[in-house]
Amino acid sequence: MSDLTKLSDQLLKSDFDTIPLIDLTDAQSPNLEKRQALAESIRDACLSAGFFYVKNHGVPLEVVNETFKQSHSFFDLPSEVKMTVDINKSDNFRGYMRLLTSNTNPANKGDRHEAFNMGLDPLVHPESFHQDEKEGELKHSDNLWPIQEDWEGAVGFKEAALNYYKQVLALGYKLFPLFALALNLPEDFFEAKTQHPAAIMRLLFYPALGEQEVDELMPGIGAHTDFECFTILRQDEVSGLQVQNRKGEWIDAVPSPDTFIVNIGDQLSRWTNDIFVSTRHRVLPTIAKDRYSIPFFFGCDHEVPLLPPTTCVTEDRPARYDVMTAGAYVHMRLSEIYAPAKDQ
Ligand SMILES: O=C(O)CCC(=O)C(=O)O
Ligand SMILES: [Fe+2]
Repeated sequence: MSDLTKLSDQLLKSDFDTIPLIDLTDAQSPNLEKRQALAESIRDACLSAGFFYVKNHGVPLEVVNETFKQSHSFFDLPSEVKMTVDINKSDNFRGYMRLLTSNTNPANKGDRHEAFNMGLDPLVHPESFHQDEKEGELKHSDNLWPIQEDWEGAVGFKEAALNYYKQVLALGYKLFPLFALALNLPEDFFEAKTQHPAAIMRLLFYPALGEQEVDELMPGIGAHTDFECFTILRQDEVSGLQVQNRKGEWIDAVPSPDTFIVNIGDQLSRWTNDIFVSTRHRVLPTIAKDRYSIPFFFGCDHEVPLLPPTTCVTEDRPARYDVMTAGAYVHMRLSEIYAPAKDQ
């Protein structure tokens, strides 16, 4: 068994200038050696770039295409229809966000995208809605769905978004055992900790600038790290996403057909005592073509303490963070980012 802390120090010294592509065919193979080999390639990616593409992930292409189609239709709607599900009508960060209402990097003026946020839906996971929730922690709540009277496409939109959510949630559940193996932990390490996952999905729309001048302080999305355990991102065919390596260079995460990008978020980085790295990334403003993407942020259950496993803490690498629950941690981070939106 490899010593993770040593391997981590070693890989951190070497930099990355490409984002690896990992084939998930063996993710649920009955052969442990195959799962182990796959977990090792995931481990190297998580210790180095913190980002990787996945292919043969099991999410049907039709589901992805339909969701992008619905996303186009939603963002094409007149503003007053989108505002029927405005984020200010939710006490839990759900719903529509206008252009520039989020500001991922406080050094900027705002992010040049519109968004629709949703989480675990009571229709799909009714059992998650009877959990005890504490003040100042993240909670599950209803999503904000447009209604038929305001938009005749409302039903199709909701159906597609829920279907996509279900499929990508299943992909996330396929990844957790591999992350556990990668951390020299039992494969079911995360199982009991992801029964009511704080999984937030966002439909994002980056309108093309066209003739307008680029304002550096209004990027598509400012440089940031994600804050759940990991993100499963689908982008359309328009480039714009960039990932920063340790030299500070921005590497293009070019769209690649029928792949998702998986990247480590701060929750998992913190939980693994910085063995897994959450890497800064950003989206440039798009000039000629509109861009659409769908990040899906997968965290663990709100009440789980982010206590680093023994494989990630040694005498030379003592625990680096105070232990807090996943829910308290994500709530703290979300409040920082979305506070500007709630004020307008
Ligand atoms: O749109 C993208 O490609 C990336 C979005 C992103 O980084 C985020 O929402 O955290
Ligand atoms: Fe991100």
